[in-house]
Amino acid sequence: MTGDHEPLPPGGRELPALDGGLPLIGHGIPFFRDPVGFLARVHSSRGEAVAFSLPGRRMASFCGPQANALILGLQDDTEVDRHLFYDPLLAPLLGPGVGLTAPSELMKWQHSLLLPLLRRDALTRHIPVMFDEVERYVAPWDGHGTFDLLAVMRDLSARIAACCLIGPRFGRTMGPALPRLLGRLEAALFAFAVIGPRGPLPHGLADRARETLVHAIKEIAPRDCPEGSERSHFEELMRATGPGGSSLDEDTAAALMVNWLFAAVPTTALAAWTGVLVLQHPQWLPVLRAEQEAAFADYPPTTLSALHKLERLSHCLLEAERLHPPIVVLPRPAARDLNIHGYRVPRGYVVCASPGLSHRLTSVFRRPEAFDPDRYLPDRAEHRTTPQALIGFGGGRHPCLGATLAQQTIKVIWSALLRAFDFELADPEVREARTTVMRLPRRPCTVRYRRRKR
Ligand code: HEM
Repeated sequence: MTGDHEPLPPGGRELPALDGGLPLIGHGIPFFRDPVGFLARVHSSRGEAVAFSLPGRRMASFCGPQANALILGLQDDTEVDRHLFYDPLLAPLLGPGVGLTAPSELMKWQHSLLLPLLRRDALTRHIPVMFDEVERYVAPWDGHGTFDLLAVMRDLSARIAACCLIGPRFGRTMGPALPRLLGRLEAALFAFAVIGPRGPLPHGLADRARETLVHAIKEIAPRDCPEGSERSHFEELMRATGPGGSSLDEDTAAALMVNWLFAAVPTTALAAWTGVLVLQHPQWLPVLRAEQEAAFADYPPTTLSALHKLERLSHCLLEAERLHPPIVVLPRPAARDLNIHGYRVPRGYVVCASPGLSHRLTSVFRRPEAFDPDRYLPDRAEHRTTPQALIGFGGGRHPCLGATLAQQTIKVIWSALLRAFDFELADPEVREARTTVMRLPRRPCTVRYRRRKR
């Protein structure tokens, strides 16, 4: 539901409230320990709508595609005041007034500055850059050995995002420092989410990581021209004119780029889960390799159409998105009293849709707990039977702008790796980590590899 809709009339039934919360922290402990498990339990006992508390906020959680469509279709400013939720979390992390903490008009303009890097022509230019980054990364690997899957996916997705969104020189100069700094921002975000933005420790961590990134971007990015371009992405930002003829100063342009890098961080999780699921179901390996042989006349491929032919790999990726969506809840703080799906939600409550829960509904997906990439084949297409069924990249008014870039990154990473190596999980039982905002595989997630003979 992306179009405008009539303002929802106030009124409706009272939200069923979950009891048993603790003073100040409410239901924070079970929620942060296992958000999807918690939501599954409360919805199965309370029904499609339930109110509960987290530190500093009241949540109104809804379950099911119809409620998702209503929530994701809510209007900015009149129905949703995103500042209530994001400002305390993201302003101390990424700086105030950029991305989700900017006023609506400014945010839209800032998003529009990202779009040239995500269009078809840019995605085509990114293909050789992405393959090159993976090839360089694995070049020093021995004939056989082990690695931690999460560490490798962090490195590769951070490098690729840096090269595509900022410039190749920046990606290569930063090397392992970039995933480390982004990891610190992620850790600070988790601390802000759990204890609120008060503690001096997460503040210090976030400030130092952000300032290092801003400094590095200002140093490197202005002269970092992608191949075939006359100007760097940074220079393009500095030339852009915003609402009321305003323009960006260097610090704000660099802070915006840090925002983009941070927005791309969930790529790590989805790349890692795609690998875990495929390696847990090794019968898929010959299928994916045969598809790749057929799709790539030349290696590495240089066209989007060659990557589009990797349909079975896309289906494995969709299963990773469905079973392990990196972002657990899509929050929409109520700007006024709202009526959602027949329930009255008071102003200030954070209305949320949950990808993790929605993706496991038996009313939408057959045997939802099973890894079954065939569910996306045209004759089944379970994700298309109802709108907003698969929402790992959001939907409605604010779908993820970088979804195609992220999917392309993951396809390239796994195409390059599966072509060059045989892999095996050291322990096929992989659980989810509990101390991160995103849903990541728990470490260590050791993979044994062996170079393939060609
Ligand atoms: C696997 C990787 C990714 C996942 C799972 C993901 C997921 C999401 C989700 C769920 C949202 C919507 C949040 C909401 O409705 O509250 C979102 C928004 C957004 N994402 Fe992504 N994302 C990914 C990668 C990227 C990348 C690579 C970029 C590029 C910089 C990006 C840029 C954005 C932006 C700018 C928004 C805000 C859109 C808006 O507010 O209108 N994302 N993402």
